[in-house]
Amino acid sequence: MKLHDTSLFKQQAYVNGEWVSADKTLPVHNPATGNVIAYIPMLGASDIRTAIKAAESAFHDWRAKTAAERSTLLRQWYRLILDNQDDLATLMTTEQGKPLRESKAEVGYGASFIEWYAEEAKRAYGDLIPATRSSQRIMVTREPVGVVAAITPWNFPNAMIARKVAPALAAGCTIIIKPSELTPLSAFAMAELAERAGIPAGVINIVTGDAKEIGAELTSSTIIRKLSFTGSTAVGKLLMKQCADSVKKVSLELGGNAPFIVFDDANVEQAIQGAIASKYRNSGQTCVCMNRLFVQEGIYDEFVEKFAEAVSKLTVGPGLDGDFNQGPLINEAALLKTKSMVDDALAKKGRLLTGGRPHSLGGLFYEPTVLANAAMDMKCYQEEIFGPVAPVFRFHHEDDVITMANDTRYGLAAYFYANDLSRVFRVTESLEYGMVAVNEGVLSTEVAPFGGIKESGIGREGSKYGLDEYLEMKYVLLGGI
Ligand SMILES: NC(=O)c1ccc[n+]([C@@H]2O[C@H](COP(=O)([O-])OP(=O)(O)OC[C@H]3O[C@@H](n4cnc5c(N)ncnc54)[C@H](O)[C@@H]3O)[C@@H](O)[C@H]2O)c1
Ligand SMILES: O=C[C@H](O)CS(=O)(=O)O
Repeated sequence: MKLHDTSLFKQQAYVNGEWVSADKTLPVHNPATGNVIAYIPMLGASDIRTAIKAAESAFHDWRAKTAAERSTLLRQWYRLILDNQDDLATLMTTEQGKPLRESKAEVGYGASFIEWYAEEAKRAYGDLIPATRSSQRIMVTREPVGVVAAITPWNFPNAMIARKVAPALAAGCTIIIKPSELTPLSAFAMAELAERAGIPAGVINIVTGDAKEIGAELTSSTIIRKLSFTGSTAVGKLLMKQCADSVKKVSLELGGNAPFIVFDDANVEQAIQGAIASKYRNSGQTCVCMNRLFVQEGIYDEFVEKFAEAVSKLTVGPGLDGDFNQGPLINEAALLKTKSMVDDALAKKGRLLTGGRPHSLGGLFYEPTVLANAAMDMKCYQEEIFGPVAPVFRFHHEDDVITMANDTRYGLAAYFYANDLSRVFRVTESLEYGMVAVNEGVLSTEVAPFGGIKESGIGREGSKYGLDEYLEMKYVLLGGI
């Protein structure tokens, strides 16, 4: 791995400002080559409790800093991340596989949350409320929740951490992060830069090891007052149950099943570009990517032909070896799931327009795929594909497609292309999703509230709302005045 600053390549956990090893280790693989690139520590339950204690000890002084002091440290961290953007991107592509261009973009996206909450730290406003008695005064103050646990996924190994750590620290909380065991190197490098920025020991802690064992420690600890989880709906439900015994606040960013609807009055070329941007980013391994493409009858044939033609031109290769459009899938399980989705659709009369098989590069590479004549009885209609496969469904009437779009337990992101203003308002208001993009294929930004409804999650990340997830409200009544 070619880094300008090799000290950013860490193979140790980060607890209370110290880099920590363990007798037992876990290998980390490069999905483009299958090679082992690192070994990370398998911390035990006692190590996790040490990290929790470290975060608890650091909380008192961290919350006592002024918002401006916390803001200054966050901004310094932001600057160091951007100064080391290339190395952070190399680490990410090596452990996760996405093209280097996407990794650089993700580092910038993650940093944008740190910059945003460096500012929001100063806006944790309270209230003065007119009392019902002249002898009383009523205040509402906002206080940090306390020690936070964060568990994050492999698909965006930098941004999903930044999206939690930034508001948590801005609010005055301290945090223990368990990154995915598949992509821990980005987290370690972020911690190294946080330390260089002057963020005190114990404020940020990174732990690695057996996910189930660490999760049990984090969710059962009464010191930890909040869990922020990003990952699959199944694991999110499990962790939410585990948090119930100690009534922790939870933020859950879970799975998706995004509809992408193209109406007759859409700009077809724009819709094609938006569909490609939405579907094939990170090889389709994205929670908000298009999962079901619905095209209205009047433009269906034209759309699928042009869309498949454009998809067939997408390039596939190792993210560090060239500016490819798509890298490998994360692991063998992801490859098998993608294959099963395609096989199921073809067995149910789906029509293959391009791709539909593992790439000639072998390994974990899979061809960008388009399937026409997709139907509601296919797996890809109800399940999150999480691979580079676009099933195209045909629809006739607006009401029909709204029914199909909402026919899912998920409610994260939805997209549609249309130009009729009345339709834009009708459809926006009818879609049961936390986020709706109109005539755009990518909606993620630090300034807007990111999150879902139904089984896609609880709470929001980013925007002014994201800070609330790490604050408690205190009502103060002053009498005898
Ligand atoms: N809504 C969002 O913002 C968002 C963002 C990224 C990914 N996701 C979702 O995440 C999923 C893909 O990520 P993934 O494969 O890493 O998900 P995952 O749920 O398998 O793992 C997520 C994290 O949870 C940990 N984990 C797994 N089992 C655990 C357990 N029993 N106890 C404690 N921790 C446990 C993993 O080690 C990892 O760190 C997809 O469903 C995707 O939609 C959602
Ligand atoms: O996979 C889920 C991420 O939240 C995607 S994004 O980077 O926020 O668009």
